[in-house]
Amino acid sequence: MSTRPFRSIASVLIQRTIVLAVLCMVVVFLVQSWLLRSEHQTQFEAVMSDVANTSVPLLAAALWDIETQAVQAQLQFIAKKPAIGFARLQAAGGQVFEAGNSELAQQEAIRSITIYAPHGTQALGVLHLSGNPQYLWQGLQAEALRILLGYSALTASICALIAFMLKQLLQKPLSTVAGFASELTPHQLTTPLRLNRAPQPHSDEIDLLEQGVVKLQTALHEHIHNLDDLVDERTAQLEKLLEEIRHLSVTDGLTGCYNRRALQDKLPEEIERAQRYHRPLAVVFMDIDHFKQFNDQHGHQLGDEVLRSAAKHVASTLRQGVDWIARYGGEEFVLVLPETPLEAAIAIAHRLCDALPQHAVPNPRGGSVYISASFGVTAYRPGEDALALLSRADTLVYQAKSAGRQQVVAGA
Ligand SMILES: Nc1nc2c(ncn2[C@@H]2O[C@H](COP(=O)(O)OP(=O)(O)OP(=O)(O)O)[C@@H](O)[C@H]2O)c(=O)[nH]1
Repeated sequence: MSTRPFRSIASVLIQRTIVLAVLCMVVVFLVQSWLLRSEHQTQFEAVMSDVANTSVPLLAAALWDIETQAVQAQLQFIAKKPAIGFARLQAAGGQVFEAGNSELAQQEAIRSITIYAPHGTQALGVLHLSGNPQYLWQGLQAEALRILLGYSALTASICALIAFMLKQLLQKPLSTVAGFASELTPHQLTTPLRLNRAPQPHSDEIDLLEQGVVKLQTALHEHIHNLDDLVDERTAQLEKLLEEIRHLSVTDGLTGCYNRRALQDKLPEEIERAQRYHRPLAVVFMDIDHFKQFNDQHGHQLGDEVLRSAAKHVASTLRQGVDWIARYGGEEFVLVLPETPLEAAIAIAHRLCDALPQHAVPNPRGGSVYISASFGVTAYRPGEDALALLSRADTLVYQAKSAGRQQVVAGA
């Protein structure tokens, strides 16, 4: 995220438009003022020409006739012209006539006109005219103010119009898109972007932006949807693998029975249940007889097959979902019989002891092979742990081995 302060494009554009408009206004005003000044100058020149053409002949006549009142009156007429501030007539005879604003008497004349005798070349005097500074300045000021006000009003109206249009056309839709995009979350991807713009005959960049946002939303939504599916698929695969791993971690790879680790986990649970509900629990330790000899005679491969087949056979004779079997080690198996009193377990062991030697395992080299097993049977004693229970069963099976094998030895 940018840490720079936010400024909307529309407001920057409005601001720059105003600055430009004001600059243009100042330039136009200066040009106009300069033109105005030239115009006033021309007007002033016209006044001077007018004086020279109309008043000077009258002054010449008055001077020639030595009519001082007429000279003075004519001078006052000249000085009353708005462009002229002060008029002085220096007669050849030494007489001086003055009219107008006496404060301007010291000013240098802007125009001096020699007055000649009517129909002659004799100089009767010199007329000095001083301009009225107020005339030029005030005229300029009033005109300039009028122009300034006019341009200001025009500039302000144009700026207001541009600002309104920029706000409507740019700021509103852009800030809606920006706000929408900044608050967009994966859960809102299906929420459509609404700009609520007035219908227009042409599409523009904002329309393209709107379409782009909608396209992006759709693509993101699809992508997330696909990702969800992918995650679900991968999760299912992982769960399946986990289940397989869990199964493998408690299962013996060769026989499919529980392994020793599972026995160590599950037997204490069975003991706890038996203890809590005061139910019987029996354990049968089964050890295949002379298995080393069998391996030596038939080979390990057939030995494996015999182990697999014997375990499957034994498991098939047990109550499904209640009794279970674990491979304790090489050719040793432990049968766990919940809800089974010692007598019933002994009967089961006898049944297996008799059945196993009848269980034919096909020999790939021809015919079948047979095995027998010895059994140690015992029942759970309240308060004892799994180790004590197993160790008693192990001792009993050892006794069965010592007593000649293929038999059942039981003990409470
Ligand atoms: N084929 C095969 N043999 C195994 C496996 N696990 C252990 N054995 C063999 O089982 C034999 C067990 O031998 P012993 O402990 O002497 O027992 P036994 O030969 O059965 O003699 P008794 O138990 O006294 O009757 C060994 O030779 C092991 O190699 C297995 O997974 N497959």
